[in-house]
Amino acid sequence: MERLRRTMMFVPGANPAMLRDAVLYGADAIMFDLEDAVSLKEKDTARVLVYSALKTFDYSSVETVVRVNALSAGGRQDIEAMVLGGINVVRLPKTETAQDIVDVDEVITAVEKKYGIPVGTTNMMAAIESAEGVLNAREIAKASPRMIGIALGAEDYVTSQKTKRYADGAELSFARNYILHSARAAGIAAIDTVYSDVDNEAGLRRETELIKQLGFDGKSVINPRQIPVINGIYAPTVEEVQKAREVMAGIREAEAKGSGVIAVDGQMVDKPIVERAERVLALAKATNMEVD
Ligand SMILES: CC(C)(COP(=O)(O)OP(=O)(O)OC[C@H]1O[C@@H](n2cnc3c(N)ncnc32)[C@H](O)[C@@H]1OP(=O)(O)O)[C@@H](O)C(=O)NCCC(=O)NCCSC(=O)C[C@@](O)(CC(=O)O)C(=O)O
Ligand SMILES: [Mg+2]
Repeated sequence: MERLRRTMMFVPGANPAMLRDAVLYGADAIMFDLEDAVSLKEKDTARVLVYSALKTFDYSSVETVVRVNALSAGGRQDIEAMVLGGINVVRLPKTETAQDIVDVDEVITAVEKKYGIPVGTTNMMAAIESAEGVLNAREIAKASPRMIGIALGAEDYVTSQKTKRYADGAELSFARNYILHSARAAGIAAIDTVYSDVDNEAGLRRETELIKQLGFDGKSVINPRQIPVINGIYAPTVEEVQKAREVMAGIREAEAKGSGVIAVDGQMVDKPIVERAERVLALAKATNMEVD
């Protein structure tokens, strides 16, 4: 089973209390932010704070991600400190082209070599937040072997599209679908955008149901209260687990009889349905549900 990335929580890099407690809330990934959640005058402080958090606190139960600044705006220093701190993933915001990824990859490689870290240890992901970025998503997703995912950054995206976010998400439909297809074609994760209205749980639920239906791996998150809602929606239901077990039992029986296709509860079961059942059981196991 691939790594779970249902919830990636942004943690503002200049906030020591949030850096300390971030691991307690059950997010699959913690995303330290050195970019837009940090004011210009706090950029250096945030870099030092996140570096010392990485060296001090035990984040071993989660994937650590850092959103760095553009290379032209302190990103080189960000990358050096974070790679030295042992970050798992560097997230480049506002990615426009595959060349942006190649450039960051080269900086990471130089830092890994400088400190004797095996080249390739540090993964990368890209946030796509503009029309140019969306249209280049396919090349961005394949631009480096370090790439583990691409994400939509909807607040910047809708602004650049001269619109705003609406409850039904129609304004994000093309970007979501294109980013998702680009990620799947490259064999990497697709991460949906933040839901900014932190007190609107019903709205978060609606949006998460939609992006799960489309096929996204999960969402970026800005507040701990959003984590159980999203993780819960991604957890398979007891009925789905039961059905998956029936499918697996049925296919084992069919294989024993030399047949590849069977019916379970009157529904045809063949290879893609078996694959989906395997994924449901793996997801259930990964979320500590009883599957046996
Ligand atoms: C929203 C709010 C102010 C609400 O505050 P509230 O005070 O009402 O929160 P409460 O619920 O009361 O907090 C209860 C307890 O949790 C603690 N706690 C809260 N949030 C925590 C957290 N994130 N990490 C750890 N701890 C946390 C808090 O310290 C308290 O701890 P304690 O006092 O001990 O009980 C707060 O959450 C917050 O600042 N969020 C982060 C915002 C942020 O990062 N924005 C940038 C990323 S988006 C972006 O840039 C757009 C994008 O680029 C996105 C893309 O690219 O995807 C695009 O274009 O779309
Ligand atoms: Mg943004």
